[in-house]
Amino acid sequence: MVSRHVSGRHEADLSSGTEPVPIPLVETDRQSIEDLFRVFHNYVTDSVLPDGTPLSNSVPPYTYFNDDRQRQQQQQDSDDQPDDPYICTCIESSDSSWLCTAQDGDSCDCVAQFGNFYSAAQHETPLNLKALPPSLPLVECSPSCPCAERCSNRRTQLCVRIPIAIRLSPSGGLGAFYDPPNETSLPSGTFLSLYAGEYLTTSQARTRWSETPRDQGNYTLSLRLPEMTVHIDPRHVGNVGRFLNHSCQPNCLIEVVRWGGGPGWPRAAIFAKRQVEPGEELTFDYANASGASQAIWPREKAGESGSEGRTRCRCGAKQCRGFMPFDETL
Ligand SMILES: C[S@@+](CC[C@H](N)C(=O)[O-])C[C@H]1O[C@@H](n2cnc3c(N)ncnc32)[C@H](O)[C@@H]1O
Repeated sequence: MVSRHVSGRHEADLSSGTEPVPIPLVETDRQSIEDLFRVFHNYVTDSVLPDGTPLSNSVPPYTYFNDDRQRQQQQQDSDDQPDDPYICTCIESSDSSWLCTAQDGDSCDCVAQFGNFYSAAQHETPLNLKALPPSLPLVECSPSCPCAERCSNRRTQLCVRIPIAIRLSPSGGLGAFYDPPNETSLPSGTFLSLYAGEYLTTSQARTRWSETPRDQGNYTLSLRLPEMTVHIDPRHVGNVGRFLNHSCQPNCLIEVVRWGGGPGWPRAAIFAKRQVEPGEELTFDYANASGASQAIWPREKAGESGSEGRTRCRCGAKQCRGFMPFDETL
């Protein structure tokens, strides 16, 4: 990890240079930092399988699928290693440069098929939260399309580009804060980061959870889609997403996103739910993480001093529900 001094505070880039912008861990108390590095070993910009295989190098094995017919179909597909059938042909030559027509809308194959939910062509421009598809997931253009970073419909594939610092949170432990160098607000709908970690099957997640010491908290975010269930565990391997705390009145939300219409993995992407001011802590509602559905439901286990074995919520929101969300299915 790279350390540096910035305006009197000691910082280290948690991403070790792998993100386009550094993720400073602003020195907090020694105990929090020791607690963090006791369990957190690897920063990744995108999720991996438990054996370390990057998601982008694999298709979901049948073990992640919900019922037997889907499992059999997936086993067949995985054996055949199908190509992504949605390679876009929108790219056009324009004098000396290549132009991805996702920026114009209809002439892009991916946009015609799945839509473009980003409100303009520049990468900084936000997700149009009012125009989301009625059912998950949101589908972006495929990473295999040749238009690469020029494509305006591939926002969540571009890693972290927003200044985020990790420091002590009023709700306890560490938290992620919007930390720009000036007074610029973050527009509603801005993409912040993926929620990246190890992608576990339900039985792997159950085993992990039963072996997790009580004092380590819960980091597992569950994506429950009609065809498959994935549990994202960023406790040991993950990205900046693992530092976002729960709030009953959050300023961010999670959308399930697919990269291309092929047989790929769903990703969990964190967007600003409203305008965020400099210095605000970034939070999402663990119980209803997505604005579009109840597909995501991270779990929290019996914890300190809660009634009925529930963990007390310390989000401090006016409409705080009192306890952390709890999912009994794992
Ligand atoms: C995804 S982690 C968030 C980062 C964590 N605070 C840390 O220091 O690594 C989730 C854990 O943070 C704690 N947490 C998050 N939001 C909380 C809240 N509103 N009240 C109490 N604890 C919270 C819980 O222990 C939970 O298991």
